[in-house]
Amino acid sequence: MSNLLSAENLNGRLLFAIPKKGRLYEKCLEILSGADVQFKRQHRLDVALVQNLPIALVFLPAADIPRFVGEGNVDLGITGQDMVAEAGENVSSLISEELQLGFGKCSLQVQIPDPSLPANAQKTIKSVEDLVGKKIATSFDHLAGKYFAELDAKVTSARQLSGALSQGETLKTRIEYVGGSVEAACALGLADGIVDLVESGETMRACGLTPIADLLVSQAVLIKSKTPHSRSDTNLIQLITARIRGVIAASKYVLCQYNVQKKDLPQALEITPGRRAATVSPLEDADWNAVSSMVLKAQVATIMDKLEAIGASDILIVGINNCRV
Ligand SMILES: Nc1ncnc2c1ncn2[C@@H]1O[C@H](COP(=O)(O)OP(=O)(O)OP(=O)(O)O)[C@@H](O)[C@H]1O
Ligand SMILES: O=P(O)(O)OC[C@H]1O[C@H](OP(=O)(O)OP(=O)(O)O)[C@H](O)[C@@H]1O
Repeated sequence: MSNLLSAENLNGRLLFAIPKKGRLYEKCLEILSGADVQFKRQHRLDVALVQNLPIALVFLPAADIPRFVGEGNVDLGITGQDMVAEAGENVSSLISEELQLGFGKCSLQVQIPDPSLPANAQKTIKSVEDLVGKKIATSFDHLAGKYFAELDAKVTSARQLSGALSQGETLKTRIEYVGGSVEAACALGLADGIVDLVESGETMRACGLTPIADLLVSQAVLIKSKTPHSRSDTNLIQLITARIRGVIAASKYVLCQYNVQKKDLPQALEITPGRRAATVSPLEDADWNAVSSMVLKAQVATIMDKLEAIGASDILIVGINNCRV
């Protein structure tokens, strides 16, 4: 079978959009591998036919995935919540968020040259209100436009009321679209402030910027079209969603196993209640139970401290390769 993009090859296949590059790409490949979605992506081809399932992966820019999913050109997709919001109400209302994937976590913030830095001592902008009527650079022109349009209206009416503006005068913040390296815009004199994504804050600090407002927080999500195409196989969508949910849960949880005296069991189960319930088994010693429970990886150290403090012993933490929960 040829792997070339043709209607014939895609016929009968579920179309699943994956970011073709960038911050989400590697994590998406890990998830597909964990979900046993087997494929080979040929050089220069943005479509890969899955070998063991009737699925075709379509590699697209993360920003385009909400529109393709919303309009039903593809059935499923992975992208950021920020991209769904940026695509606007007309698109986001056609999409349902199936799963939050726990990676690609970031915030969309308004940033300005940090006024506490000596280099910016002359700058008068300290708040978002100070940016009204000025210039903003961003790749998120829809969200930034919406945010500043509301702020423009608020500040205009406040200044009209105070007499700082006449009734006919209005303030309008200019939103300049830039495709990348937004953080350089203020230093280059292109803008007075920016709206950009922040994760660790390293890029922002390296550019002498500081945040003054949050527009949204985002993470990668699995999205589905609300109006499925006739090609869409609901059972296959459910199967893929369940597999990906299992891969995500396995990366977040570990199995905590320990022995505890029966008298201390109620306390122990408060510490490790499990996702549905902990598994409690009898031991040869009638005064003791063995407990097995899924716990969040991020809480393991605290949970072990607490179990030890109530007298639990033989506490083991076991990694989970994959799961269905
Ligand atoms: N610093 C970050 N940390 C975590 N997630 C991020 C970060 N930057 C972006 N993301 C997430 O990844 C998505 C894609 O961003 P990315 O910058 O990789 O896009 P791209 O434009 O497709 O790639 P590139 O920047 O390579 O052109 C964003 O919409 C956001 O959800
Ligand atoms: O807070 P940090 O951890 O430093 O991450 C934030 C940076 O990451 C993103 O850009 P990316 O590096 O993906 O490249 P881009 O500017 O080309 O979009 C974002 O636009 C910031 O520049």
